[in-house]
Amino acid sequence: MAEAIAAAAATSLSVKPSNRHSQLFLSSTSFPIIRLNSLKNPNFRPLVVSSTSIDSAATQKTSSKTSFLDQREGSRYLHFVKYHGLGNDFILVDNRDSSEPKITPEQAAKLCDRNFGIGADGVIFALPGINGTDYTMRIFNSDGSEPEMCGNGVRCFARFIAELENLHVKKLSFSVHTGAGLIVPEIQEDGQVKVDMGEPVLKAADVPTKLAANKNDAVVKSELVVDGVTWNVTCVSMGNPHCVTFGIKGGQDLQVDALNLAQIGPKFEHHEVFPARTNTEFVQVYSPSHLKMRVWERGAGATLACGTGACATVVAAVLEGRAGRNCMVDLPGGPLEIEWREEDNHVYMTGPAEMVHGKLFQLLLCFETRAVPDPVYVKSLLVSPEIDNEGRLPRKYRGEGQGAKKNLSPPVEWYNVPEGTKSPALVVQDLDISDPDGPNVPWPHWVVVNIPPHVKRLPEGFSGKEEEFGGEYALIKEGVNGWKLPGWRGPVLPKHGRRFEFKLYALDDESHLGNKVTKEKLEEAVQGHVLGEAVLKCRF
Ligand SMILES: N[C@@H](CCC[C@H](N)C(=O)O)C(=O)O
Repeated sequence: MAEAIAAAAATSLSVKPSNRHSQLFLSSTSFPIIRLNSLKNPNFRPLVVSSTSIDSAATQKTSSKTSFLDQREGSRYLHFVKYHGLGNDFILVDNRDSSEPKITPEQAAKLCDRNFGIGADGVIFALPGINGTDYTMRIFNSDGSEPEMCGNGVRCFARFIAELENLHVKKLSFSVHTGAGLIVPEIQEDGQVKVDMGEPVLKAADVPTKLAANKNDAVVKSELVVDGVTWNVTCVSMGNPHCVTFGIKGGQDLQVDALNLAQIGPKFEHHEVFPARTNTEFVQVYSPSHLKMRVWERGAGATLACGTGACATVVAAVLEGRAGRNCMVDLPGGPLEIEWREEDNHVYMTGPAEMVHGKLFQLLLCFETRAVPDPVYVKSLLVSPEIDNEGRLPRKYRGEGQGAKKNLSPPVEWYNVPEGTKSPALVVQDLDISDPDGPNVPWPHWVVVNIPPHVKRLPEGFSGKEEEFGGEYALIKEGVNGWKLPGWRGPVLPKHGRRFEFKLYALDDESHLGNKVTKEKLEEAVQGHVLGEAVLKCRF
């Protein structure tokens, strides 16, 4: 990622926002349910960013390459990565080839479960744009309900799109259609994302709240009785509903750390005056430009941050005369910068969005999930802490050149091998070897068999050292490579860019291949015994 950013073109892409909140295209109670195998055209279609919305040669050049996630034609699998904005975490789904979310709200809720699923505050789908926008974002909360908008989510969405489309430029903005209308995130040079969140909606009926308007059409510092206690609340919609409180009537300023959020939060969320339920922000004022907020989110409970909530907080603070239009809002997961700009009445939010735990962890989270018939099925995964999927094979594992080490086998690890696997086997080969005198047959660099089922990794430099590693490792057998020599042999570099593939076979039986194990013998013997496969690809 760092290299890609360093190599980024100094181009700034931007799209002009038009009016937002023009229409809601979702109702919070209707969930389209679609089964993945019912899609008419499941083939992956790389999105070509239209020149009317993003007209940059740099974009055209880079957007065709989609190596970020494995895009397999006709795939029944769901490709996703986890991101977070200040700890408000989301499963981001590449849904660019279909205008309906690839999983149901029920499946999303299962994936979000922190004990029985991946764990997240919501699932976000990157869909094709509509109404002339570049993309559409939809989101399911962790309870499966569908909100109109998500502030932290749209920052994550922007970073996700930049990775998917390989758009590594210094500044990048695009238009996103959401249930709250048009939203425009802009990735800044420092990686933070600034979002034009549009205009706040204050009219009581549109928030929506049944509380009576007391300031023009708005509900500002109104009394709301929750569980016998009278709170002062201001109601704001940022596309989704928010109830902001700075404390109880006649009480002292809130000390938000002292609140029992899990107890009080649901009582606001389900209060009868909020027909679409509500998000609730409990706010403490440090100064007119510095606020502290804790949030109870509709459909997700206590979260570490809420972008739309931070925006609503500043709007409410301004309306109640407690703060100015530029504020830092401290959330449990970190601060957000919020500006409610007088000139255009739009709210601007700036903050971070990160892939969860960096590169290696991201690979581990690139599970493929079968959408039918079971909601969550995690496919086997082969990774290396030293090799990025679709990245370059590091020099130390090559056969020659600066930095190359003498036949140092790379470390590999595997996860989620199917139940019943008796013996995984590994084959590593060059897929692009060209023999001028013969057909293009993959050239084996490493063949490893008889791996005991409890062994889940081969450490760096393992080749040739089975006895040294001892224990179960001593049972592993290495076959011969393309040079008819046992063990690993690193590739040499006749030219850049050749494809190198690590493939793990999960076998339902041990392979009995005699003394001299070859790739061909293995491939023949495993027929009918492969319970699953996992692939790690790179180039050298
Ligand atoms: N965390 C989000 C808001 C997500 C939606 C919310 N739970 C709702 O139902 O409205 C944010 O950062 O804005």
